[in-house]
Amino acid sequence: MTPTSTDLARTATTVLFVPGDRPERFEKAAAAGADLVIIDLEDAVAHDNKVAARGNVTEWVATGHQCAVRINAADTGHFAGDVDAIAGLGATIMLAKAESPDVVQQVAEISGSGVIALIETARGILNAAAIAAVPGVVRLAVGTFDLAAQLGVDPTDHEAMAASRGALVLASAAAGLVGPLDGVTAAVDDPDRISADAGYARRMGFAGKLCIHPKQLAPTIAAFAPTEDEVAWAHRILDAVTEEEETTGGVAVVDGQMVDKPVYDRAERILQRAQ
Ligand SMILES: CC(C)(COP(=O)(O)OP(=O)(O)OC[C@H]1O[C@@H](n2cnc3c(N)ncnc32)[C@H](O)[C@@H]1OP(=O)(O)O)[C@@H](O)C(=O)NCCC(=O)NCCSC(=O)C[C@H](O)C(=O)O
Ligand SMILES: [Mg+2]
Repeated sequence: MTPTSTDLARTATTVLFVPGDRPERFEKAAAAGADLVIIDLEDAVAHDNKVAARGNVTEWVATGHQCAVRINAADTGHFAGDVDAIAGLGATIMLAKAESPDVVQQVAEISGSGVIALIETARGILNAAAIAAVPGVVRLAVGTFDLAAQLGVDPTDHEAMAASRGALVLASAAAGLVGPLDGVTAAVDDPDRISADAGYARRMGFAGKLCIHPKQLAPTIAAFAPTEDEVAWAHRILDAVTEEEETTGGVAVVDGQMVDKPVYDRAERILQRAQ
């Protein structure tokens, strides 16, 4: 069965944005190899093009394409029109500047295809656990540019953004969601920068990244894939723990290190990701 945009949003590692007023780029975005494409109606679309962009999305989804759509924030004049145009189309909604669990719940109820909560304000970070727990929220994502602007820090400064990133990782895990999506890297032509950013996000507990250019996909995929050493370690753990030990619990020693249930679970997750 073809996965829906909701299925893709739950598990995507690579998510590629394309502006809603560039319909000639939608096909390129769909063919670029991202797990999920998000058509943007928010900051990448000029004010005068907002209504036309909604029409482009409607047409694209009506021709059977799976995608998500980023809609404008709840406190903007575009929000109600975006919700009316997109809800019920079968596209997952990404809500920009998600910060109120009540608003997220309203959007989730109307959407019918799940919501990605894009958290990019201080209030959103503080409410992240409640937002992640809203039924219909399928994923959290961080908008590092808006958040850094509000906090008065550099969005590329990992240290300055660490507490906010950590809050989203914890909120996602507590709600049983897959790890959140990290924010965009502005450099379109710098694979080393993308690798470094995506590798950092992965180590922080993120399970994917928002991308803005097809060139960013390959280094992102590589950075999120488990390394050969990790895969080999995971196989050694699974091989060493017998079926009986797996069901009855208990402890083994591999490579001189204690292995118990959480270690086994981590090894299993690494092998799942490797697939
Ligand atoms: C960033 C861009 C404006 C760069 O565009 P451009 O200079 O035209 O790129 P290239 O000349 O390198 O394009 C080469 C070819 O690749 C295609 N292309 C480029 N980008 C895309 C794309 N996103 N999807 C599909 N195809 C794409 C071009 O068509 C060229 O093809 P060809 O002609 O056949 O050679 C541009 O990449 C872009 O607009 N990116 C998306 C920007 C966007 O949507 N931003 C919103 C998200 S940002 C965000 O979330 C921040 C967050 O809110 C926060 O606060 O942190
Ligand atoms: Mg933003």
